[in-house]
Amino acid sequence: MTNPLRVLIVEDSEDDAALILRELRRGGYDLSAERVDTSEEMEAALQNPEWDVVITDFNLPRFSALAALDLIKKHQLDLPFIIVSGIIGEDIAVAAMKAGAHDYLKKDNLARLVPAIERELRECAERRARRHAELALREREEKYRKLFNNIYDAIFLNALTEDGRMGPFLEVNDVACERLGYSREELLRLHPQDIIQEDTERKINNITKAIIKHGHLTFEMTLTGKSGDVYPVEVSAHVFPLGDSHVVLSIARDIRERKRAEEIIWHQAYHDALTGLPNRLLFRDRLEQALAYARRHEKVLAVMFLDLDRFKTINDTLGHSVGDQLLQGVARRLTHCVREEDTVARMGGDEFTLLLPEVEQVDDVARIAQKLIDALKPPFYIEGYELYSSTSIGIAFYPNDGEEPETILKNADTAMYRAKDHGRNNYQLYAAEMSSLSFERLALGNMLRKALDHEELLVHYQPQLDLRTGRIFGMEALVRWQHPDLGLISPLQFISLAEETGLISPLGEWVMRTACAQTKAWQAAGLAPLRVAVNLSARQFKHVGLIDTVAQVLDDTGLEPQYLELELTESIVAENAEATIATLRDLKAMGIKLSIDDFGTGYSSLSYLKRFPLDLLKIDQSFVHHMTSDSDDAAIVTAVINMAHSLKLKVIAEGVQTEEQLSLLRRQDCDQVQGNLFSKPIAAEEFGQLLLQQATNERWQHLLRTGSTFT
Ligand SMILES: Nc1nc2c(ncn2[C@@H]2O[C@H](COP(=O)(O)O[C@H]3[C@@H](O)[C@H](n4cnc5c(=O)[nH]c(N)nc54)O[C@@H]3COP(=O)(O)O)[C@@H](O)[C@H]2O)c(=O)[nH]1
Repeated sequence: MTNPLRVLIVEDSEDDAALILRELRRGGYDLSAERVDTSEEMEAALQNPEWDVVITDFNLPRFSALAALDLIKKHQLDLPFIIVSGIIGEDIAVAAMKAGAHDYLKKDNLARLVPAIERELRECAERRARRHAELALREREEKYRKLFNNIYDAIFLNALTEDGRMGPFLEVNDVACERLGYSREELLRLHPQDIIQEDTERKINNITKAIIKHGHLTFEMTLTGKSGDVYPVEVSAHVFPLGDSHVVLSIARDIRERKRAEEIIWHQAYHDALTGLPNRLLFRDRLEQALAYARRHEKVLAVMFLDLDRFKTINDTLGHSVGDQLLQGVARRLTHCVREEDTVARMGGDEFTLLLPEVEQVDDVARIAQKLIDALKPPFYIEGYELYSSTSIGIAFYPNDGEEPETILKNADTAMYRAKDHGRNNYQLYAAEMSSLSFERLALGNMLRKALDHEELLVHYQPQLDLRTGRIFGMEALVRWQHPDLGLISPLQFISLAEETGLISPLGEWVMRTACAQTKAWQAAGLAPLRVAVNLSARQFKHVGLIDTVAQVLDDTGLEPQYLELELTESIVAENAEATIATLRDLKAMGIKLSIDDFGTGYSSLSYLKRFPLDLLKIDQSFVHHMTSDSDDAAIVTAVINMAHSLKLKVIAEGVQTEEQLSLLRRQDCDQVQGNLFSKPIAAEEFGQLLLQQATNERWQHLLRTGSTFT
């Protein structure tokens, strides 16, 4: 097997050249060779660059090995270059090797020629392969660099620190430098947090954690350039290993255009095209946000509903163009009357709304309403007309007039119609009593609303005793408010407020439910069945869902109706309306006991009582307190007891505090008693203990039997 070898021999002696070729053939090469001995001939030979090896004499008459080497370099050829010379000094040979020759041999020792050529061919092939690889790598690098720098997006490469934090920039592309206005060197000296607008270390750490967790992450952020310009970007970040550590590659796409387009679309969707004011959708959104804030921070907010008076006449008689300009003028004046944090919106047509997200005083809102009315007083000059406009304003408050956006808006709208009815060009509050309700009461109302949700309310129980048997036959359920800061608040302080704010219905239902569930629990624990008396306020009584609520509570708690007594105020029965009687009959038909509380203080008269399906009269404690010292009060107590008995009603005396009161009541044939003489209202647990002890409570037994204590 012979190997082809193309040899360029630089030699003036034909014989020496032949010797060399013979040696090579002997070494197994299939030769194609050319001999040159001048620079010109070599230059011509090198036009064909297919040589495998150059074998050269050192000194030729008109040429030399070093000159041949220069030509090889000039042509940028990497060829094994072997000097075969007669006499060559060591120093010359070293100089030739330094100049680029690969080996040198003596002509009289050609045995080394073939191994030298084989070695040099191998090394040359390796050199060429390496060069190719390096070239290919450089080309690839160049290609990627071009890509890296010419891509439309900014690219950042960051090191990840060992504890998983974003390290400094390792690499940035030209686009990143251009966009941010930094040179590459400047940017490489910065840390990501220097160019992120929303920078907080925590935020960057959180993003980094998410990138590490998922391997990649796409998110939006805003970058800040050297000049302070900001631009929003959508970043697509990937983490990957590089060398011994990990790096994050972030591609940040400029989304300024998209954001601008989004803003325009958003503005169009949420603003009224004619006036530029927020439209119904945006108003609703802001109202929801303001409500959430008010709920969280126990604040009061106000909504105004404005309708221009007689706008239609202007529109119909002077045309839409004038009408439109008037609406624009009105919008401008309204906007000037309020603060930046308030929202003026156009709901459509000639209707505007106003949101005052944080109200300090009811009076403040009234003042703003008057300011709006006054702002519209000066004439508008439109297309040569002098036009006068006015508005009717309805005002509703959170939480008093509703907790949901629809309710508040609806109530503000209702109040606006009331303003129209009052002759236009004025404002009206939805709840008339609001105008007299102090801000402190409003705030307390708000706290009470939360108290219901936060389980700050409690029910205490005060025993009611049968004067004949001496036993506890029932108890009155009395609500308490355990405020986290203010301590135990008396119902005297919050029941009327609950009535004014409409909270009495949910509060009353809660008390009824709790009391019925507790009574049932005592029954289930094996105690003798007791009747629980629950107070029903006038407003609660008028609530349309009362019957359903009571039925539902009994159903849910499992308490039989005869164990529930509802204590009604005199004001309820005094109304004597057909609806009242119907409700009482429905309750009675369910099997519930009905009593009149605080009897004697109000308007009750015998004729009313006859018409109502009642079971019990509760003599007001003011008479009981004074019956031993005031003969009039004693006479009233006697009259009430006699009258009740003649109507087949039982009588309970409340507020019994002394033994004298007790013995007088006994003498007057009172049926039942309740008061601090026996027990103050107490918590359910304590009341449970009291029930267990009643058989052994000799003091009570004695008291009830004899009307006096032990001596
Ligand atoms: N609609 C609802 N009204 C309720 C509810 N819970 C209570 N109330 C009404 O609040 C008023 C004040 O009640 P409270 O402070 O609980 O006072 C009751 C008793 O503690 C008190 N009492 C009873 N015995 C004595 C006594 O011997 N001396 C004395 N000084 N006070 C005594 O009387 C109140 C009982 O009131 P009444 O209902 O009239 O029997 C009060 O008007 C409650 O009705 C509720 O859940 N809903």
